[in-house]
Amino acid sequence: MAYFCTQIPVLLNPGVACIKSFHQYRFLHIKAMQDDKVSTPTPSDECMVRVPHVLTVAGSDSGAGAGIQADLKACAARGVYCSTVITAVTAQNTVGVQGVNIVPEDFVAEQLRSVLSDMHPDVVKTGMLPSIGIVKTLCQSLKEFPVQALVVDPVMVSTSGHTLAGPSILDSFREELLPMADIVTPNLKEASALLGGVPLETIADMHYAAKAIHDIGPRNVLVKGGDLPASLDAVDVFYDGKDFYVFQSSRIMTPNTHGTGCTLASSVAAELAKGSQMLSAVKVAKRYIEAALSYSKNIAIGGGRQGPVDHLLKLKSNVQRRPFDPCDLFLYAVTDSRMNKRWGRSIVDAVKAAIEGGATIIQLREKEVETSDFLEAAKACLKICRVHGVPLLINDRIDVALASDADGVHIGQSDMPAHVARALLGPDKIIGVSCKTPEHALQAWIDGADYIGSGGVYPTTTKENNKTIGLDGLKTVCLSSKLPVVAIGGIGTSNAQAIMGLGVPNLKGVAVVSALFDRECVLTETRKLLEVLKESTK
Ligand SMILES: Cc1ncc(COP(=O)(O)OP(=O)(O)O)c(N)n1
Ligand SMILES: Cc1nc(C(=O)O)sc1CCOP(=O)(O)O
Ligand SMILES: [Mg+2]
Repeated sequence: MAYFCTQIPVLLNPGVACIKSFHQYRFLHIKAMQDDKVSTPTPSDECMVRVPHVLTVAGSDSGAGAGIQADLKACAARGVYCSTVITAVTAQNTVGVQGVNIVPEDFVAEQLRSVLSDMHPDVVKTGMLPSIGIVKTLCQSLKEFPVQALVVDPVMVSTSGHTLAGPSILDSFREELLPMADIVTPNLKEASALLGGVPLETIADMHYAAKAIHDIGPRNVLVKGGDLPASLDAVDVFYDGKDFYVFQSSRIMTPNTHGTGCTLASSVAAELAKGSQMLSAVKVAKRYIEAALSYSKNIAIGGGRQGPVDHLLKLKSNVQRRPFDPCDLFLYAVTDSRMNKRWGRSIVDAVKAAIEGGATIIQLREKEVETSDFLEAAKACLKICRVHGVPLLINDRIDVALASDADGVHIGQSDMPAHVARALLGPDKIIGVSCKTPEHALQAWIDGADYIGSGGVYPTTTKENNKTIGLDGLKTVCLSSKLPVVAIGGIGTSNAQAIMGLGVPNLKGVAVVSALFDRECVLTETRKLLEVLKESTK
């Protein structure tokens, strides 16, 4: 039996009108199984889980900062599925709106029917509704296919000043759409327009507006004060019909604010779709938009005055990072806090010297430092590594790698499993795995590692109780490995040539701790090793 949860109410309890959330679905699913009302699902049936779903009914922004595109990105960032009904197509960029083409009303109706009748979104969020007919069509569709919540962002004027829904729409907003809304999120200009043009200039005015708009019919109102004059702080006023809540935070200084309204409303919708109460949905959405604004600082997209926010909080990290190249493994410097302490140098100074000497990748292997010190050191080292284009990996500590935004991690057989590390770090970060056998190497490949470290090639005192696999063991692992390999364990200028001379193409370099860092001058030792390695590849 197919076990799609949109069918659950019918299968389990014909009286239940809709399943409100994934958690309720799981509860009903388990309960029904206990009650023996449904047959035990097969493993593939069990995988069918309902995901929170927002439908956005809005206009397309070709510049992709606002509108449908912002809604899709905000929902994706918040882990919620987003379907789309397009009401208008705008020609738009960071300068302004160059053109608007309204989608015919009956085709908006057709899109609504397609999505609502089949996909049963939890929440509908509206943006640009450019004609009275489209507003009426939407209200009609929502009566036919009710959803858990309706979030109305009453888009009227673009941030560049272009009218996106004229004053003629206001009556249908007031009479039909707002009374159906669970929350409406006007900015000051939109709140003023909804209230017949009253001037709104102070926080007291925002309280008045929130109450007056609430009287029109929506269950909750969020008046956004981004445009408040003479106010340094960003202040929003939320009213739930009983209490007022003022959200006040310092203004984030960025020119890239295009799409903040759409993004905030869709993230409120996303939180509601996950099952949040309204107030906590607004709180979480505000935290998210603050992060998106903060990440957008210094981003250059387009030549206009106002670029898009960084919806996925990722744009800058990809500019700074280059993809992993197996040749990076050539001279792999692995730090050691005890050795640095012994020689009276900081981690940062050790890394600087290794890079200056020619290290091609750095691993911070700091077994004894406090987490906060490790994080600070990682951030400081990352700055230096980025300047020199040298990847920085963190030994063992996925948390420190994530918090510092390092380029990746190196993990061993008794650390976090590589497939879990991959799931936590995402597809871009570099993951190296220690492998002593062909079986380890195969598993590292399956788990999504980028390279393997293989050793101990020679005995070492740096790592306790480490098994030595010798040159033969290294060669066996290299020949079986689908991934590039770096050799480790007891390696220095005296034996690096023998390793590189093995002549296996996927052996890309040597990883070294004591021969670089348990010495007086890291710079000199790194230079010497680099010369040996270069010589061995001639
Ligand atoms: C490049 C490289 N190879 C192997 C190791 C060893 O990792 P692991 O087995 O997890 O041992 P610890 O370094 O954590 O003691 C490595 N660090 N780097
Ligand atoms: C950290 C580490 N891992 C090893 C392994 O065999 O996986 S050997 C090792 C220590 C390497 O230090 P040195 O260069 O001072 O011998
Ligand atoms: Mg480890």
